[in-house]
Amino acid sequence: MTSHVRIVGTGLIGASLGMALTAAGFRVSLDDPSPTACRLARDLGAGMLATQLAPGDDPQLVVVAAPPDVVGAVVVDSLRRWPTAVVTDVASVKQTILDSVLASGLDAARYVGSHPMAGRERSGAAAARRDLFDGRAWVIVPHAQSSEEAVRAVREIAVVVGSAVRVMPAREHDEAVAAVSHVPQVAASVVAACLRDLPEPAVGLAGQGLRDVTRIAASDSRLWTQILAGNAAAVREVLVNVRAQLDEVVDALASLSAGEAEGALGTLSRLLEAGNLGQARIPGKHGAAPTAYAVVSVLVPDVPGSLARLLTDMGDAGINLEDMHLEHGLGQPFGVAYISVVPASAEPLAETLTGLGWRLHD
Ligand SMILES: NC(=O)c1ccc[n+]([C@@H]2O[C@H](COP(=O)([O-])OP(=O)(O)OC[C@H]3O[C@@H](n4cnc5c(N)ncnc54)[C@H](O)[C@@H]3O)[C@@H](O)[C@H]2O)c1
Ligand SMILES: O=C(O)C(=O)C[C@]1(C(=O)O)C=C[C@@H](O)C=C1
Repeated sequence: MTSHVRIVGTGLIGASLGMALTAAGFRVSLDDPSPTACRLARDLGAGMLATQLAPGDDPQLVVVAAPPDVVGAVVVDSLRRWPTAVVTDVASVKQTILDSVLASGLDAARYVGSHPMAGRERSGAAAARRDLFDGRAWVIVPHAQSSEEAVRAVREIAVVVGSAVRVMPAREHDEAVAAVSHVPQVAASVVAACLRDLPEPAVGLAGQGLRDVTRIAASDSRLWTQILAGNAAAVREVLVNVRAQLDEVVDALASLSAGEAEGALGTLSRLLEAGNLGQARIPGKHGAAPTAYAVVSVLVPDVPGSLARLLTDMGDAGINLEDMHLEHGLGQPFGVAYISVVPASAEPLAETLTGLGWRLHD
């Protein structure tokens, strides 16, 4: 059993992990070249400062949560510095890090890569969340030389923070995340970039669709430049496919606008239906089969405490919230809360809320 975990890099992911492990009873020590980042993580409950440990108080497990372009070097340095510890990292691309470890000539048995499929569009410890990893996939990336003990130590922390473990070789992982994480980031950024020069009245019409598609366009450009560069070949391959499909849409729209429409509607419809099929494959919580939740839409007055009151009313009625998003009315004194619940709870929830004076939105 691991008891002392060292986290190297105390930004969003490092601090979130420190908070979750500390809450689960692990001793967590924190290290970061930025003393402010380290102290902030400490203040948020992510662990204690490594600088305050007694000499010889060494970790059994080191988790490197630094920016992708330095992770290989920091992992190698950690293997050297703690000659008996298991070392892992949480970087978004795995093959380049494994290559650095193998090229170092050090004991690669103690290294196993990993990647929590959880994050946010914000960076730094201030954005950290203790429950960030809860219900998310956590990929463990063993290699030919990694020891069972190393894999077990990483699995232990992934499970403790509530993640569903997936095991995958580095190359396969990198190809998978190109499609499920890296290209979605490019797509969001491209769509959002098109808004940059849009006149204000047009941007002002933005609704939930645009917000859903562009949330991650707010991500840290330095982090994502490194991720895309580190997985260039795999991301390019997926994007070539995206480009071919976009070209089909562009051609179909061109023939529709020129009045030569034969086949064009079929092209558009096939693409949209293929999107339905792909979207329906996205797994639910803990990697379970996608769950079709029922959505109850509630008008929420734009006054302090309204949303809290709504959630309290739901809790009092014993109905579990699966997901929620809030849409702000354009210049309206209310917003709409879209509340996802398991289908069997939708009717009781609607009745309870109506009985308590809430107005439902069709
Ligand atoms: N952001 C996400 O959504 C997400 C999700 C999963 C995994 N990851 C991976 O987690 C890692 C950290 O990402 P983040 O979002 O927490 O970034 P972040 O910018 O929030 O934090 C990175 C931290 O690393 C520190 N750092 C910089 N150079 C360092 C070095 N040489 N040694 C040690 N620490 C150093 C920085 O001071 C900073 O505190 C990345 O490798 C990223 O690929 C990110
Ligand atoms: O939710 C988000 O904000 C994320 O982008 C998280 C996300 C992802 O694509 O799912 C982003 C990069 C990481 O390597 C892992 C997780």
